Amino acid sequence: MNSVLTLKNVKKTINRKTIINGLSFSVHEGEVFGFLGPNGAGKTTTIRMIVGLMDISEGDIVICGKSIKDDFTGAIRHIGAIVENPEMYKFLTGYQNLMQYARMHNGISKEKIAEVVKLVGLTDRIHEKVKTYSLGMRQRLGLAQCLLHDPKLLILDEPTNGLDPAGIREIRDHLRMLTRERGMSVIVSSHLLSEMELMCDRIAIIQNGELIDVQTVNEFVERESALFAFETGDLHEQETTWLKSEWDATIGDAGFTVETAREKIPGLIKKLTAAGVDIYGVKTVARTLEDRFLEVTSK
Ligand SMILES: Nc1ncnc2c1ncn2[C@@H]1O[C@H](COP(=O)(O)OP(=O)(O)OP(=O)(O)O)[C@@H](O)[C@H]1O
Repeated sequence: MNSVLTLKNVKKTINRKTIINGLSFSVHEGEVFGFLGPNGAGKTTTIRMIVGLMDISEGDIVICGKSIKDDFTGAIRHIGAIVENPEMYKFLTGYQNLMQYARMHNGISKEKIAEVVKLVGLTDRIHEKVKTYSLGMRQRLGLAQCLLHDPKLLILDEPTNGLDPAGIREIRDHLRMLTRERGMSVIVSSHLLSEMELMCDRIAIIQNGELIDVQTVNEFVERESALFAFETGDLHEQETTWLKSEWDATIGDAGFTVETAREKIPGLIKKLTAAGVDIYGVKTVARTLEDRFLEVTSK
């Protein structure tokens, strides 16, 4: 699989404090790559280094085969990024904003502008002033702007920030389309885990400036064992103690939950029944990315 971006043992030290400590990972062609981590983990710092807004202290970042150390311009030209809120002139129309940007960057034709406007679905409103746009439309205009120079890699920090559910879905569909139909790669950072679960192919979790996991979303959520919720009648102290010590169960008001392999469930049911416990139901509890994220980062 072709990599569009590779971080090689990247370190960042500010005032002798290590902010990023030996980060290495690759982003493949045509994938949406999610960047997750608790507050202060180092996501923004990493993104700022990738887009060239901040120097790296050690290591290297390679974009489409070009090292940002050896060929900064050659590497950076493959990137389109919205890192902070996209800067737009509110009293100009969407189109005038794009023209303004095109004038500052050589080689962007009117045809190209029309193409990206269509791509982000703004054709009907592009000649209206940006101040009349909804937040979702402004985000899409920002997206159009960073698509003007045909980047291979899009980097979006909190792209759905402040959007309503319809706006979030709109951005998500656009990103998916760009990766599937155009082979573009996208890095997104967000705190909205349910959103990341729907949007991303792979996810990296960072904490304290270090990479703690990179996996596909499916790998993250699926594991060999699953969580089972038992609905039972009253549990006596003897069973409660046994469930906690032998099964690491969590006891609740209406029963208990246990994380184990599916094959072990019939044996557990037999033992509980033999001990006189009434079982009204057993169901598997779906694990979300949020469950996994909290599990991984709280270790
Ligand atoms: N210019 C700076 N000088 C000193 N410390 C900094 C600087 N920039 C970032 N940091 C520190 O680096 C750490 C990582 O910050 P960063 O903003 O990259 O985290 P983040 O994962 O993006 O967090 P959040 O989710 O809250 O946006 C934090 O502890 C932050 O205080």
